[in-house]
Amino acid sequence: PRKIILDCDPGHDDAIAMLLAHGNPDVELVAVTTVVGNQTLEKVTRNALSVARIANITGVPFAAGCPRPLVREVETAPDIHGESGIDGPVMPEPTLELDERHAVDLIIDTVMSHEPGEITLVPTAGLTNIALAVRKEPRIAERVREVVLMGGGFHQGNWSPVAEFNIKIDPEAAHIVFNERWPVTMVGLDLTHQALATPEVVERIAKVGTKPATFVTELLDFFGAMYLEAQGFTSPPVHDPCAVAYVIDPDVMTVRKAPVDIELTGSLTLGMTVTDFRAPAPADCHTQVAVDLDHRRFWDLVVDALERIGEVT
Ligand SMILES: Nc1ccc([C@@H]2N[C@H](CO)[C@@H](O)[C@H]2O)cc1
Ligand SMILES: [Ca+2]
Repeated sequence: PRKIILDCDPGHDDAIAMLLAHGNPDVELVAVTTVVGNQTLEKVTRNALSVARIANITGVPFAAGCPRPLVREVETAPDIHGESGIDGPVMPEPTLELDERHAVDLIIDTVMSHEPGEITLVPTAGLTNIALAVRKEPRIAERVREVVLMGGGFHQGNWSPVAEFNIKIDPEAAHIVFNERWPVTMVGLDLTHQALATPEVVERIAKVGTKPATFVTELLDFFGAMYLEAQGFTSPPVHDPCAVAYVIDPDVMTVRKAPVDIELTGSLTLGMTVTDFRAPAPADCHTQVAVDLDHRRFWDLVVDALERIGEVT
C-alpha cells in the first residue's frame, strides 16, 4: 500500500479524508499531523483524536503542529465548520495520546526513517507544517515520493475571488511548498467542487449502517447546511478526501501538467495559485493540477472504505 502522512485541520471533510485513508487497503496512514486552519490548533487536534476514536484508528502517531501561519495572523473558518471546527455530530472524548513530537519533527522523522520514494505527503490544510519541515530538513524534498494536496484552484477561489482557504491563510508556506523540486499534485477547488455530497450520496453512506457511517452522515448534514447558507451550494463539496482518492487511484481524476506559483504581493490576488496552461508545459515542470473528477468512482471509494471499517463498538 501507499504510505501517507495526512496533514490536516479537521474539519468535516478532513475527517472524511482520514476515514477514507484508514478504510482503504491501498493506502496506509503512517502518521497524522494537525495544523491551525478551519479552527485553532487545539480544536482541530482534539477533533483529529476524536475521529481516531470513532474509526478505531490505533498504532498511528498523531502530532500537533503550528498554531499560526509563518507570517500572517490566524484566520479560521467557523462559518463553515462551526465553533468546534466539526460542529454537528456529538464528538467522543479522545482516548489516543498525542505523540510528544511537534508535527514538523514527526513528518521529518517519518520521511527520513523510510526509504526514498516510500512516503507520500497528503496535506489537506494550510501548508505551514510542510513548509517548516522542508526548511528544517531539506533532504525530505527529494525523499518524499510526491505531495498530493487539497488546496488552491486554477479558476476558483473560496476565501477571495481567486484564492482558496488552505493557500490564502498561509501563502508564504504555500510558496515554499510549490517551489520545492518534489512532485506536487494540486487537487484544487476546480476538482473538489465536483465532489458534491448529494442526497443520493448521503443515502448510500447511511445504508452502510454503522456508527462511523452515521457519523459521516451527521458531518454532511451540518456541512451541507453551512455550505448552503454561506456559499449557496445545494450539496456540499467534500474537498479533502479527493486528495486521498488520487493517491488510492490516480484514474479517479484527470490531471494536467502546468507550472503553478503563489501570489504573495497582489492586492486583489494574494494567495492565488497562478497556473500557466500555456503549451507546451516545460519539460522540468514538477506540478500538475486536477481537472475532472470521476465522482461515481470517488464516492464508491468512500462508501467502500466505510464498509471495510465496519462497526466500531
Ligand atoms: N469555506 C471553507 C473554508 C475552509 C474549508 C477547508 N479548506 C479547504 C477548502 O477550501 C478544505 O481543506 C476544507 O477543510 C472549506 C470551506
Ligand atoms: Ca481541511
